[in-house]
Amino acid sequence: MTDGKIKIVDGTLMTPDKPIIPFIEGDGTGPDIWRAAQRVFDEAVKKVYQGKRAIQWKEVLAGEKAFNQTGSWLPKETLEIIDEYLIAIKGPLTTPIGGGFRSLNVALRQELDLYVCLRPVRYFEGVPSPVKHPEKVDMVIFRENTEDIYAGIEFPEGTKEAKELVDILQKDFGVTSIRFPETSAIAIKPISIEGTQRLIRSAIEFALKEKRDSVTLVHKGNIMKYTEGGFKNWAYDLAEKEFGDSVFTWQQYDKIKESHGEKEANKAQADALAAGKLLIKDSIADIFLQQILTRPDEFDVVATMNLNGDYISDALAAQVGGIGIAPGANINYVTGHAIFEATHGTAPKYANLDKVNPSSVILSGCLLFEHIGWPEVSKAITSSLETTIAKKTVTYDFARLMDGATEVSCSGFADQLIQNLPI
Ligand SMILES: NC(=O)C1=CN([C@@H]2O[C@H](COP(=O)(O)OP(=O)(O)OC[C@H]3O[C@@H](n4cnc5c(N)ncnc54)[C@H](OP(=O)(O)O)[C@@H]3O)[C@@H](O)[C@H]2O)C=CC1
Ligand SMILES: O=C(O)CCC(=O)C(=O)O
Ligand SMILES: [Mg+2]
Repeated sequence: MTDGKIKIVDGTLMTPDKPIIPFIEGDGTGPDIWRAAQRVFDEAVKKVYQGKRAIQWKEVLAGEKAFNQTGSWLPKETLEIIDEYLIAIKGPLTTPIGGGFRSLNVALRQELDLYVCLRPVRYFEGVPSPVKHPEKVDMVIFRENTEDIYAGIEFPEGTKEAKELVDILQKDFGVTSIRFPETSAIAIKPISIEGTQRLIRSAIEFALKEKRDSVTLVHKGNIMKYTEGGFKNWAYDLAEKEFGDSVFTWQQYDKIKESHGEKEANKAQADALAAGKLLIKDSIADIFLQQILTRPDEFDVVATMNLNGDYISDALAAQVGGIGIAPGANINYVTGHAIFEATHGTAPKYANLDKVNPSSVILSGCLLFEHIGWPEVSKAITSSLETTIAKKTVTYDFARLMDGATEVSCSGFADQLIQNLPI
């Protein structure tokens, strides 16, 4: 392969030695963290492969920089290039609140049908955390990334669309529970069987491959019975139908309990787990948010819908030291397209101050390197991050909570990471 394009052949990514990888710098603190990250990536690749391999970075535009240069917030060319080169990495992009253009981050996920938002959450020794046992957190979030409230079907209060929808709901569907029909804005939440099942398939395949203990389906199906409740039911059905020999589900547990009693159900579950089967269980979202704090070691892979996944990502990131160290990836496992990005946003108050922690985008790069079959690079960077944190040389977010820390800038932290790369 000489054209620098990463390709997907029979479901396997083929990476040339000098792949072209598009990047979006991002808004706000995006340029600071991207500059720092790019240097760390290049030095790590050079050190690991001794010049045999290198990334050819290709800038593509989105957000403010794109608007200033082209008049478009998300130029068509950006989507076409990412489509062509399959794998990209991005900094955060600003989304206005309460009006203005829709989220560009969400648009990229939807346009390229990146249906999995993968967000691993693990603890790095020495990182300051608000909980007593952050080391017990080792979860991987599979957040559905293309539907739910994020589909953007929403109409402002007072518009013709909102009025007509309220009319249809009241007159045609007999809805009487819209408390203030004259002044309601209206949103619609689509959750589908296909959208649910392709997410769950990916989560279970990942859990089996990585020998994880369980997949927890997080939903609010007691209240949203047919959307979030549907998600839970379709997920269990898929697990049993496609992974029957390798999993035991709480849906099976309930059926055994109903027909043979609780003792038999407990025995069936214990036998299945002793045989190394993957447990598929579920949790209602509110109690889940309590239990990830009180008993985090009971959760492993977490599969959920778009909005829950958004909330859960930031909540779990806080437990292991915050959003400065929270990586992510948006992936379509079928087409091979993937965009790697931090969980956090643009942190605008710190823009151009060379201050924030670049670890989230750097660890997103580690996910990228693993994804393209260069795990050695990911290991080298992760090891350097561990060493650097152990030396207490950290950015402001960790330094303010750490005794005896040396605070460094965003670029200074990248210097430290480069210096601490293993030989
Ligand atoms: N995928 C994406 O591109 C995302 C984009 N956004 C967008 O970003 C904008 C700002 O969103 P906002 O809600 O303020 O959330 P942000 O994640 O941008 O920032 C919130 C706070 O998190 C902390 N933080 C964020 N990034 C870092 C970092 N790299 N290092 C250390 N601390 C960090 C800072 O905390 P402190 O003040 O304590 O120092 C910051 O003030 C919005 O337009 C939003 O839509 C939001 C999320 C994801
Ligand atoms: O698109 C945005 O501005 C916010 C997205 C977000 O919060 C996320 O993906 O976690
Ligand atoms: Mg978010």
